[in-house]
Amino acid sequence: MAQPEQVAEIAQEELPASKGVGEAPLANPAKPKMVTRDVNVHYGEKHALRGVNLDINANQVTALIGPSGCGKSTYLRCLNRMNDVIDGCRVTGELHLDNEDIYDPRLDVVQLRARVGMVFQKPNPFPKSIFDNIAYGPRIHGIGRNRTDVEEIVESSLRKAGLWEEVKDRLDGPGTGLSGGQQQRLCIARAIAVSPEVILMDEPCSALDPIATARIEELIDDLRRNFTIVIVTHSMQQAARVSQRTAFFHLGELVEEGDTDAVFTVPKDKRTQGYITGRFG
Ligand SMILES: Nc1ncnc2c1ncn2[C@@H]1O[C@H](COP(=O)(O)OP(=O)(O)OP(=O)(O)O)[C@@H](O)[C@H]1O
Repeated sequence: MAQPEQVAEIAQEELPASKGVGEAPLANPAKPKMVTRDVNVHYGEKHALRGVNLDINANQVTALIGPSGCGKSTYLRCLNRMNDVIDGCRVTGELHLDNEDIYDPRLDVVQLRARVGMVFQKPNPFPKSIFDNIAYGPRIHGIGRNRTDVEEIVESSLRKAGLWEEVKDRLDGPGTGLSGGQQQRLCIARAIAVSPEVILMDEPCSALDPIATARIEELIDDLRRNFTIVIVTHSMQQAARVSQRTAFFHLGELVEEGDTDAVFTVPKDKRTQGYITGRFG
């Protein structure tokens, strides 16, 4: 939870102007990549998410914010059916990825999770070499016909994750031998290696120091050229820095969503205002 003085900083800090103006123009930034309607989640008797309607725009970063236990991670996990693996968890509603119903029983969940990848709070490299951490996904998905193809995927994924220069001479070394920030970039490279369309990030910087956090935030901004990103964060500064859209959850409801600068400067709902000004959380 951000402290009130940090919130004051946000209010004073000029929010980033429209991002993504670089050499490569973005694809239509407001096109929804995922559309979710009337999403309800129960864990047994517990009604954890209530009637959530939210669009996730293509090539944008959407930040999910709100006090602990409000349902951010639960919503995030709906987007690639990670809740399926939780006993007693029931998801209802409509969740579409490019007009395709991701809860269609005929859908291949393994393929869905390749299209909608995930990066967790704590970096979790496999106990394998750096090379094999990245090559694992392409191999099990049958991407890359031979060793050269796989080597190319490994290099390009590490480059996109901003890690290539740091590890190119130690690809056979263990992934777990990297620093925390490097491990998280390795996990991002691992997610990228199977060419996902959407990347879900659940508090990806919470285990990192400020320098490693800044690198991941820069990386997130770069990645949105090629991917659609949804990030859960407890840091309102981080939401303000990295996202174009922000969704505020409270007690299982989506209270408000909109352009990040609007949500932080002129929130429509008193609960959002209370949260971003540090009155509760
Ligand atoms: N596996 C589970 N079984 C039972 N209840 C759960 C489970 N996971 C989450 N919940 C409950 O669902 C609600 C939403 O939890 P969730 O983890 O989605 O919130 P959150 O906003 O991500 O919280 P935090 O910011 O603390 O991570 C909470 O009341 C939580 O206790």
